[in-house]
Amino acid sequence: MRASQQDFENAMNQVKLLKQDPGNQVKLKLYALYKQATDGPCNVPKPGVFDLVNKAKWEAWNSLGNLPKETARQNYVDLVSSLSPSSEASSQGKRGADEKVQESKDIVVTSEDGITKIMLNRPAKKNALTFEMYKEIILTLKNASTDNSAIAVFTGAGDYYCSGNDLTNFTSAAGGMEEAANQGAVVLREFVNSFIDFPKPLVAVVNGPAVGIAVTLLGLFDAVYASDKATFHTPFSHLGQSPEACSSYTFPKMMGSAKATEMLLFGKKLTAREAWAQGLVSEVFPDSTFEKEVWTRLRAYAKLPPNSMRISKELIRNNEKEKLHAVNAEECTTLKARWLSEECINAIMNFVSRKAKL
Ligand SMILES: CCCC/C=C/CC(=O)SCCNC(=O)CCNC(=O)[C@H](O)C(C)(C)COP(=O)(O)OP(=O)(O)OC[C@H]1O[C@@H](n2cnc3c(N)ncnc32)[C@H](O)[C@@H]1OP(=O)(O)O
Repeated sequence: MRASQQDFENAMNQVKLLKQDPGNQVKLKLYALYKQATDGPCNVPKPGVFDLVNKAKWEAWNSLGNLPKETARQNYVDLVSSLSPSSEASSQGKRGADEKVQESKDIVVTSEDGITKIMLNRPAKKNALTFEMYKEIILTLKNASTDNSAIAVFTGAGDYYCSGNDLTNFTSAAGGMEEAANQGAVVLREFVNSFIDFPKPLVAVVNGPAVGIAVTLLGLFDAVYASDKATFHTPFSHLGQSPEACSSYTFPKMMGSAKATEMLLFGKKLTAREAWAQGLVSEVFPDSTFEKEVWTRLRAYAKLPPNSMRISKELIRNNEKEKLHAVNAEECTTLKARWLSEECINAIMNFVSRKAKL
């Protein structure tokens, strides 16, 4: 839900009442978001090199680039609420550098060495994504876009990276399939938007097999590192479904339509090396050294100048953003109808009753 003007004004008043100084970095962030929310993108000349305070403020504001006013307003409200005493006591906790943050039992978020690490933590269910997990990830990405970290990294606990959408999302909804399909389309659209709009480098550390939306989303990541044990599988037709997470656009663009068709229509499962050959994976590592090599590298990347990385990502992503949002909207509308189709309902019932396994 977007923050209203009233929420924004309440947040401004809350800042004045803060008992603890939030520190210079947070104050700069608040200033930048306030300016962006009220005046839009930075439009004043850069102060001189000796005007240190105003130069720091200008740089913070300027680093927000073309962030829309409404998003800046929302981020301001979120940031203030993360500083208020009530939310300090909440499960989300306060964000900052080198802090550990326990998000929930199924999504573990830590912030360390300039990296926000988002670990899917439902290993007994192969990290399948519940409705609650989608919502938590949306919030986590929103927070990570304004915290002190330089990059954000997704990975999975246990032997799987993620087995995709939890198929029981559709069978356990109180209002039945129709209600689940409506809810699913809204959540999915917002979920994918939060990846399209994420402003910092986003990296996937694919520790094991990935299925469905866990694979398609990779087309929206900036780098994908995979263990040689990982596989990549999108069994949409087997499930009577259709592609999501902008993969109907990113996959043909990345690997050509013939290879994209094998994955998205025929459900061909790729090994990590095949996925690398198709451009879906940046690099494959032997499983025995995967974690050590990848995290060493990521810690080094997280030390690079963060503003430079954001600006470079913005240049790359801005060419595509409008298109990606349009594709996402269309895919969600299509999927909503698919979820109510006989083909899909039969496939999900088969999975749930274990008559067939993919
Ligand atoms: C609202 C937004 C919607 C966005 C839409 C996205 C589309 C997709 O993501 S489509 C892809 C959906 N995923 C699947 O079709 C995978 C289904 N799972 C399997 O095929 C298999 O479980 C597996 C190949 C992933 C693993 O097989 P394995 O034999 O090694 O282990 P299992 O005994 O099957 O699994 C252990 C445990 O985990 C449960 N589980 C695994 N994946 C899912 C899932 N996607 N949804 C729900 N539950 C899942 C599985 O049922 C087992 O549970 P029990 O131990 O309780 O039986």
